[in-house]
Amino acid sequence: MGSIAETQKPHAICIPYPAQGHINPMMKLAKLLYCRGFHISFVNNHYNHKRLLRSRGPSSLEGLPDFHFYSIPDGLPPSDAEATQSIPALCESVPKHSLEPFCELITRLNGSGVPPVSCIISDGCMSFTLQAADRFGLPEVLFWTPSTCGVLAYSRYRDLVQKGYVPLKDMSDVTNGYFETSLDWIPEMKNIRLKDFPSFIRTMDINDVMLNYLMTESEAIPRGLAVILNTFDALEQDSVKPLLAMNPNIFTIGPLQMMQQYVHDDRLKHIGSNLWKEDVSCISWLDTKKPGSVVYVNFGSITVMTKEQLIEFGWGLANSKKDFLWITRPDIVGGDEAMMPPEFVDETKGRGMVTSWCPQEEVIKHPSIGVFLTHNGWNSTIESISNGVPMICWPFFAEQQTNCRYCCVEWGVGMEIDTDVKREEVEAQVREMMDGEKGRMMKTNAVEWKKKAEEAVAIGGSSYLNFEKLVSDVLLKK
Ligand SMILES: O=c1ccn([C@@H]2O[C@H](COP(=O)(O)OP(=O)(O)O[C@H]3O[C@H](CO)[C@@H](O)[C@H](O)[C@H]3O)[C@@H](O)[C@H]2O)c(=O)[nH]1
Repeated sequence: MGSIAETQKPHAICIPYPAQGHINPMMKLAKLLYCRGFHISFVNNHYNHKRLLRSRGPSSLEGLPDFHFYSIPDGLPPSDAEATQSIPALCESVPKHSLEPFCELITRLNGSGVPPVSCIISDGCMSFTLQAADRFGLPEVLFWTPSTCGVLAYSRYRDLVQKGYVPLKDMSDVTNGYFETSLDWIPEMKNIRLKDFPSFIRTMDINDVMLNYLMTESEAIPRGLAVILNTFDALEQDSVKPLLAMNPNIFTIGPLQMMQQYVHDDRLKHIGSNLWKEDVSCISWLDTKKPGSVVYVNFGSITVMTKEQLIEFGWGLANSKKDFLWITRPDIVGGDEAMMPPEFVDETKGRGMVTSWCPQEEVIKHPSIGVFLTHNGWNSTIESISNGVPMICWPFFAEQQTNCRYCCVEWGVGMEIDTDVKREEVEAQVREMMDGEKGRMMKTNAVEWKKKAEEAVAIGGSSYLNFEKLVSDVLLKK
């Protein structure tokens, strides 16, 4: 039983969508709330809970007296695999199978001597949790972890269907020029083309799971008491504005990794969220490299590619003659071995390091990094922008296409590589980014954005103030 002071603490139950790119930012938010006096219950699915124990060690989820981990089922068959679960399978299963266990957990917590749950912080893509909020009479805040431009694009999915753009008549529409169509009826997304919309419009099936999932989830935005976004106003104000019509309580509190400067409790340091074991030796390898000399290549936790694409990337890097750190997740070529031939290993000896997972935030802020070859997941994108690192963009799925568009056209920090990647293009873009005039411009822009991000998170900055407001006006409001 806790002391009176402890049982009177506010208690936030944080539930991320069960994938790496969602767990990481939710963890950062949970740590910030903890430092503002909240008791935290962090809820993973069983699968990721077990993966965290394996990647970070058996004591890694012991938490702290006021920071506890729990896990609930997701309805998928149990598995000990070391791979991201199927996203469509999760989207079908989680809303059906996680609601009751989530409610049971809240009931259990409320009777366990810790402070009663006082608010739900749920991933925006898990709107089924709003039913739990209704049942318990709790305030719920939705945290959308993708970019704001991406969320805005999702919120226009219904219009795309109603206007007949989606579903596609033929899959060749993706490549036959049709996807270049500009949509002039979305003034807040200047010159946006069909190809820049999140990938789930690439379907001929009106019942497509992902299309419908994101359409429905984005339509739940008005139902949250408030919406949190991991971005900063200077970067995405134009995308925030139209969303305010859906929910007037939007709080831009990013970049969350920069907001971690306000996480003062050292005991939180051992609480991490990486599902794969990090190879930390890459940091000492980077220490041996000159400033701005290394190409960092990482496609996040979900991207898969063909063996041919992997080989094109590999030879493009080799032929650029630049140093590179290349992270190839074990499952990146969908079960096939992510191995480059021995000639590649010989050719890049001493200047290329290939490993399966790294502490990305440490890598990206390392002075040796010159450019990031990325899939444009939002965490990677905002981590890159926050560190003044320009990007070579190879979007894979979800809102990565939208992020790529904004990086290349709106923010001036990226160059895109064709989906059908060729080694010559990789080589040319790496050289341009590292040595060319365009690369220098992008670097300058990225450094400007970094400064603006620093301003946003500084005391009195927009993200700092929004976080304070979120806590006082929403989460602690009686
Ligand atoms: O070797 C690695 C690779 C990644 N990371 C971290 O893992 C996260 C990856 O997130 P992200 O870059 O957003 O990629 P995904 O895992 O693909 O993210 C999913 O979730 C994001 C946020 O919702 C969306 O923007 C993406 O489109 C979606 O694919 C980041 O925090 C990285 O720092 C590491 O620490 N080490």
